[in-house]
Amino acid sequence: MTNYTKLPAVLLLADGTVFHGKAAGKIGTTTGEICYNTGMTGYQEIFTDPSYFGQIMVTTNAHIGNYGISKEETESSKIQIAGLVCKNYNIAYSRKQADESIQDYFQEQNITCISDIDTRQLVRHIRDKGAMNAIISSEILDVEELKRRLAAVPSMDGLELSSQVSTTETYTFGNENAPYRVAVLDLGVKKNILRNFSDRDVYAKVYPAKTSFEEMEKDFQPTGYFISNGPGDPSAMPYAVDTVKEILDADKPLFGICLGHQLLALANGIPTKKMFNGHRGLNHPVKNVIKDHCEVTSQNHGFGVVQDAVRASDKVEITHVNLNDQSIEGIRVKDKKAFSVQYHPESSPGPHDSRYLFDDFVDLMK
Ligand SMILES: NC(=O)CC[C@H](N)C(=O)O
Repeated sequence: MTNYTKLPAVLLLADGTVFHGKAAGKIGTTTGEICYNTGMTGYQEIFTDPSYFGQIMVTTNAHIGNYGISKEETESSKIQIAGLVCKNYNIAYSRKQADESIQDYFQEQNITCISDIDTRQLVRHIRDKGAMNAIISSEILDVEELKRRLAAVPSMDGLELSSQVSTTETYTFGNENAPYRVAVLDLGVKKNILRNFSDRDVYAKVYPAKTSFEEMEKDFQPTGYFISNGPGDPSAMPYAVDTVKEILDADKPLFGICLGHQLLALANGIPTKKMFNGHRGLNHPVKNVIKDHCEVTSQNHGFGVVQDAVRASDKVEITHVNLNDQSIEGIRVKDKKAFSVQYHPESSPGPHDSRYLFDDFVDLMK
């Protein structure tokens, strides 16, 4: 099936910068906010992470596709990124566990990509200029026409996307006789979060993004609540902030990851903001200020909680801080059984330093 034409393709950034490369994936046109991930492995986990919905991903590892695609290594049922920008797009692979090539995968799922881009130059450009929208095309090479199309793409700032990736039906995960029951508010949940729950004797029931606290409470009688990761701008999700407030008012155990962390902050009156450039990679150092230790963490976020507001809050305390830029990486709510982290303790792929947070959540439910 592999049909890798290497026809010419264009990448245009919203600031007018043009890169020329080769067509990969589906021949077509795609748009989204451009971002980069510095992880050296785990490209498939990145492609299928629902938090990346609506984003064009630049991979900084020079080789992508070289260990193939395995059906086991997905974080959701499909590719979630809007497009891929890479240097070497390797359609050949030799790993025994792989099921198909990267080209077959992107083609099957109709995702347009561009290869043979100087990703070091591109990433330096985005790093200096900040997050912006972009368009990739292997069917339209006229830059003026691409500019017109790109101008119509909405900004990520203010965009609600969780309802587009959340499950439409409830489903369960794990052993139904397990001692702990967690209601998962699915804003774009990664599968590895559910695996981490079931590994710890937690039975999870996953609910659509707009399910109310009352519905979950009646339907499942959960021991605790989990607010998931997900795409888009947390400040555009008042429905989820209300749900979090209700969980807090009822004093139920609550754990939030990434988008879930931002929503816990919002529910406590702490605003969020769009970052100049997000944190996306596998080696971000974070200090746990309670335990006084450092964790190497997996990250993927383009928004953050406003630091000064967290520091001034009398409702929450800081548990984790980023050692690169001092941004807030974790909070817990005073006098409640609720905590959250901005990074990804389920970390698929690794590192596994922060998995203890799932144990902490189980302890809170005991
Ligand atoms: N991984 C996530 O949950 C991302 C949260 C949010 N969409 C952000 O970009 O900051």
